[in-house]
Amino acid sequence: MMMMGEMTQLGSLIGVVMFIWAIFRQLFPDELRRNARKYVDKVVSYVYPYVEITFHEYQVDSWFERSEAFVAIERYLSTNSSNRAKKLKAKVVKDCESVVLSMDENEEVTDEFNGIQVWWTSSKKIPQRQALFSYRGDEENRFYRLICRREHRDIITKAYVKHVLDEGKAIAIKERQRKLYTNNKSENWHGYKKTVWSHIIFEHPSTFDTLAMDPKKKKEILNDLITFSKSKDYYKKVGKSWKRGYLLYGPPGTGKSSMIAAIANFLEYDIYDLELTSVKDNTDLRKLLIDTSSKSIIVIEDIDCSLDLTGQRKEKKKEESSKGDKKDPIEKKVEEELEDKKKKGSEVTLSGLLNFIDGLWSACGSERLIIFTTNYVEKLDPALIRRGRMDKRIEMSYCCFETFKVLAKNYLDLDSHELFETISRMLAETKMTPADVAENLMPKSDEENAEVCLKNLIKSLEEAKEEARLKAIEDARIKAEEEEASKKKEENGKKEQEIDAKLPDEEEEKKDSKSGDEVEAKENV
Ligand SMILES: Nc1ncnc2c1ncn2[C@@H]1O[C@H](COP(=O)(O)OP(=O)(O)OP(=O)(O)O)[C@@H](O)[C@H]1O
Ligand SMILES: [Mg+2]
Repeated sequence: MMMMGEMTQLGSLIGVVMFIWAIFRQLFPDELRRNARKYVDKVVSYVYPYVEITFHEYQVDSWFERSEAFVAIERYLSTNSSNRAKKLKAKVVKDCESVVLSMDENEEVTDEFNGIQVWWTSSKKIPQRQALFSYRGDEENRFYRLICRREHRDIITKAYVKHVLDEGKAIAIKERQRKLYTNNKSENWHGYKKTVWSHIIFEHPSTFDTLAMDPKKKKEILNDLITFSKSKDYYKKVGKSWKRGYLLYGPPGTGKSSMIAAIANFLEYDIYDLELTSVKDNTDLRKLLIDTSSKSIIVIEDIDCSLDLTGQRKEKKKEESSKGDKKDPIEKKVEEELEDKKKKGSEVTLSGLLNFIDGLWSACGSERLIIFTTNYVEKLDPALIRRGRMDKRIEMSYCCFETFKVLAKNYLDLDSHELFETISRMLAETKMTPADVAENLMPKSDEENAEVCLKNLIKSLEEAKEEARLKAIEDARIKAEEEEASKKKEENGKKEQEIDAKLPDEEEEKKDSKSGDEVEAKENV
């Protein structure tokens, strides 16, 4: 009963409100209200000596993407306003390691540019009607308002706003958590999320300080990276897109992946680790490229194993198959292709990959490194690694004494030791990867001091030397056997040729004698 009464009251209240609203609209039609507003604004603008610019958090045409300008201003004001604004908002970033402060709502701060003072206010607008469905957590539309005197309008709208956006973007890049992306399988792109890349926070500890390699080579790479990162205008001037290709090659465990992580940490770039075998075809490869951001490294590890992109391998396959059964070549090719497809599930071709690296689409986005790694540089198709595509080739090799010194410093905090001389001599004689050297230098228990670790390394080097000696003997034996076998084969081949060469004479003799008999027979007849 109670509820029924309330409902009737509410109904009559709504009726009254609707009635008043209808009368109000009749008295003040839209046109009139708009005109009145225009004149009021005009009068105000004559007497109001300021200009106001508003930057909304969300653009009208984008309901779930924050405006880049708003984010940049937020970052700029967070460093420039934190001393002056009294109410601040805190945001925790990088695993609770640091706190980013920004101006709270309804706060005002001042800033100065070329001796001109400006004011910033932060506010939010709460819409009167609540949306039924929203991508965002809340429906408040936050905005920053920049206020300056009317006579400074030009300089503020042009130079100052650009300065704020540039500075804010730079701060945001410094503060952002860098990401390590990997591509999702092409067939999973069409689900609810439709993302082509997945990511985690990139936190690899490798740096150029911990990377063991010849210091001269390291310096050269660092200089190359610094030059690249500062060459935006240069690339524009020479008409090249702002990207650079690196090829890292060398045996397993020589630090290729560590180098990539060190580069990413040095330049503060994101990494896109591209798994080519999960990419369906060249079109999907292009989609992945378009979806990468600037200031990033696109990595294709073990490019020689990723796909059948290596010219030599194909030749080898062809050779092998030509020795085999005598099938129709077209039939065989179709079979081969089907087999490849089954194995790899990918139709990315060499030309697709070349287009990915330096085709027209590769110019979208900028400031990007493309890095390939391989254990077998000689297997790669020359087209893939020619200069211009792979601008810099870096060989990561077995551990030399210079490399060892960096590892000894990092792992044992040693600059010199009496055992260094022995190690230097042994490293010159024996091939050992930095990964193996590092493993030996790592103390396995509290009792293992630096000297024990160095002795462990010497022992491993001796073992490796002995292993290499035995392997060399075994290799020589196999080689000798192979040579012997091929010699025998050659001799047999020669013999067969000689027999073949004799055969026609005998046959001819037979023929001759046959024809002689025939003549005799005819004569007799
Ligand atoms: N040059 C190096 N400097 C410092 N550490 C190294 C170096 N090379 C190897 N290591 C150590 O060995 C481990 C393996 O190295 P990494 O993964 O970088 O080798 P890789 O060349 O990428 O090998 P693969 O060809 O098998 O991918 C690293 O985690 C690192 O600890
Ligand atoms: Mg690797």
